[in-house]
Amino acid sequence: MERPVLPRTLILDYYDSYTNNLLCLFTQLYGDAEVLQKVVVIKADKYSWSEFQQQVLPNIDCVILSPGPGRPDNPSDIAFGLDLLRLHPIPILGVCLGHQAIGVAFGAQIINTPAITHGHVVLIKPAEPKIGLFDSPFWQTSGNQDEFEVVVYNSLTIDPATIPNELEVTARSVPTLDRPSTVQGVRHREYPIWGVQYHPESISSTRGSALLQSFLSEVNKYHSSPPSFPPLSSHIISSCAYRVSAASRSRPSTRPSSALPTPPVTPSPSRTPSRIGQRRSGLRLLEKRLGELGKGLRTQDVYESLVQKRRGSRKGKEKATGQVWLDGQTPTRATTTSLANPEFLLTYCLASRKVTLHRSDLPPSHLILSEITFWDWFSAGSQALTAALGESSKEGWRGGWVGYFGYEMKAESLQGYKRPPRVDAQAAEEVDACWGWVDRLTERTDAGEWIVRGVLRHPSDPLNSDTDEDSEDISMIDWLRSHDVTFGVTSNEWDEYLQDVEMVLGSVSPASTIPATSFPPFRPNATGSDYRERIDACREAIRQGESYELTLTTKFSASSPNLNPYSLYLRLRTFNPAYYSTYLHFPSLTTPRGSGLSILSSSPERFLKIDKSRRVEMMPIKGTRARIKPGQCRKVDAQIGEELRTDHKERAENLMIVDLIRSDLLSCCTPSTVSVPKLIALESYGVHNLVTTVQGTLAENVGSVECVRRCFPPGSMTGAPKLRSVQMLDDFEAEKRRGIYSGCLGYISIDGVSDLSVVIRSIVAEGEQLSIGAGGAITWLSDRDKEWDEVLTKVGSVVGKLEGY
Ligand SMILES: C=C(O[C@@H]1C=C(C(=O)O)C=C[C@H]1O)C(=O)O
Ligand SMILES: NC(=O)CC[C@H](N)C(=O)O
Repeated sequence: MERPVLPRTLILDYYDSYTNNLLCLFTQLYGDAEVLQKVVVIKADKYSWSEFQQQVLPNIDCVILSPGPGRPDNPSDIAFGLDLLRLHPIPILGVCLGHQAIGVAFGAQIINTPAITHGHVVLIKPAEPKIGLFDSPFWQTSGNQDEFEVVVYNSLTIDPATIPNELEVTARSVPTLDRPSTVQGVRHREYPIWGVQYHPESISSTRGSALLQSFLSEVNKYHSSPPSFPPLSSHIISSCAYRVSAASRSRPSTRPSSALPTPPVTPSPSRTPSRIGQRRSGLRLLEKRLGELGKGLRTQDVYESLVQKRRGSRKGKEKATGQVWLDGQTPTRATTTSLANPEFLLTYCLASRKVTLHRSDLPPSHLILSEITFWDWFSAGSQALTAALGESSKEGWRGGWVGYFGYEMKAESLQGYKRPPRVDAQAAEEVDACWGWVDRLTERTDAGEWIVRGVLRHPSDPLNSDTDEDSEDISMIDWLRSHDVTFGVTSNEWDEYLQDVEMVLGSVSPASTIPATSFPPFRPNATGSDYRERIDACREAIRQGESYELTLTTKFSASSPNLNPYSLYLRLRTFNPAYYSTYLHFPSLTTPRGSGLSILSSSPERFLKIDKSRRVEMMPIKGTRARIKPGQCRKVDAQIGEELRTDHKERAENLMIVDLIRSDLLSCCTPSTVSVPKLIALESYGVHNLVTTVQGTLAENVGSVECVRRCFPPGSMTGAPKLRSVQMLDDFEAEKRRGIYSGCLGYISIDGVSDLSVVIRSIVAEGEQLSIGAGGAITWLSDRDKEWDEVLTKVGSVVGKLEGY
């Protein structure tokens, strides 16, 4: 059967975290280029009702009302959705919240469903005889079984007793022992309006594209089946939340494109440098493999001789702005280690909007960003650096940025986020993001070989300005150059560094004398009973339909006079070795809690990796169980892992985040490339975890920092829907800030290749103060005591068992 001709489709997004996944249903049927021309996702508050009627309605052929948090009878949740349904000027498909809105628009009541369910697979049966979208040739050919599996995410439902005559129920769920049958589909008897309560776009739903085809064929009929529909006009495309262009097969590099085939990318002024294509290449990647030299040495000893003593620095400057040890370690996945001293640091404070340049030999310099976000400023600057590179990307960290975005950077990454008013003076001293520039580093491969890497500068400094003409803020490149900052080493500096590394590797012999110190006692900042009460508040919000899952967190603290964070890291790296084990030490930074900032991380979770062919991979973790320590029976440990893997509640928690991450990736990747190669796999390191792999290919018009921004903060640390959950957690959590915990950390290579972890299982040292955050996903099925135990398990996996809490 021929698929319907693709009409101009507007998906109205109620700030749900799954809305973009509807695009995947389209790309199962149509090519990316056509989908990107004819289908848009627009935030529900982008237009007023009258603007929508005048500017948008005459230029589209149908609307899909997305899922979303809250209730359809609450005007602030549903915007002009009810007006649109009552006017029904074109065909409308409602999904979940959109489906419930159909009920409300025609007089039904919304009540709590007797089967509050999020992220579970449910069996659906269409009404007999089939009606609405289930009575379509497309539906019939999509499967010969009547019943089909879908995923549901809802606390609310249309009250079946109040469904008016003009609506008709088209499908119900098949009842089970613990879930009575519920309404899963409606249609209007006369108007072109259909709704489904379930989520056809979920990764684990079946027959989603058949449902879409049935709807699109109704849209075709409604418009008298034209031979084709025109593309969307550019003013509608440009009002899209996030625009992506189709991937080009011919340019497998991470370099941003100069030609933007589609209009604006970001909601705020677009920051894609306009003159990238004209730049002369001025930076080059250097590499020297050292073969057998130093192969038998311990990384720790090399770190101490090379990084702590800051060998190979320009003109022998003694004090470094920082020390970096990307110390990936796991027995099962190959990892590399990188050692470096950043040349300078850029930090950002959200409350004061202040960027600070820190160098070892000069006082700090400041810049206040007035109209541009730090993300946009940093993204444009980083793209200009990538553009100055005269070669294609290579795997791994080749120099460029290393550092973190703290969780609070969400205020500038999440569209629609409302900042809580900050009154405390402390906020103006926070370091919400910190990125160090590295143009020479030493890497150790998985096989033990040492490689020296660098970024070479052309003597004529070919870096053009990355200034956006519309912005009043000075660009990153211009500002840094006005402070005499240079990017890349000269060939003399490279030779000096190389000699130094070779000297260190040729002469390190005595083993480190720095002892690994044991962890000081950590105490919870709030009591277990306090945390349990907060769990109740989360569950109540879920009951009300405000969220499907909330990642609630808390903090544990310790203080240690004369703390040597490095000794503590030596203990951590053997106690809880992890894929993203990292030590970042910035002695010159001061936060409100102390002087000197160090991050001691043993995170197992990948936030986002971008490889040289612009493939993005995210690996969210949800589902955690303690392991049985060695010495005890191994079979028991394996059994616990298997129990976790098959646990319905844990699988649902994971699935919810997988659907969220898919939607995040669809905001920056070519839609048809987003896939889930591995769904809910067990990984057992310090604890047992369920891990999913989600991948996609970055769209041509999206750079690496912009990709990170669109996916930030990591969905596994927020819950879903992301925006509403984050806003509620701001109120629910005892701590005012999560800080570095819950953010992301790692490298963004000069060529765009990146690898960032989610900052969990990490100790942050500020002066003498140590803190570690921990939490877990709260769902409707959460048990207070088990959730608190899970928090203690997570902290215990980092600093040893906590007794008495
Ligand atoms: C919140 C934390 O972890 C997150 C929550 C997990 C869970 O609920 O199982 C697992 C990994 C993280 O994404 C933490 O470790 O503090
Ligand atoms: N997924 C959704 O759209 C949920 C709709 C509504 N907030 C509910 O919980 O029922």
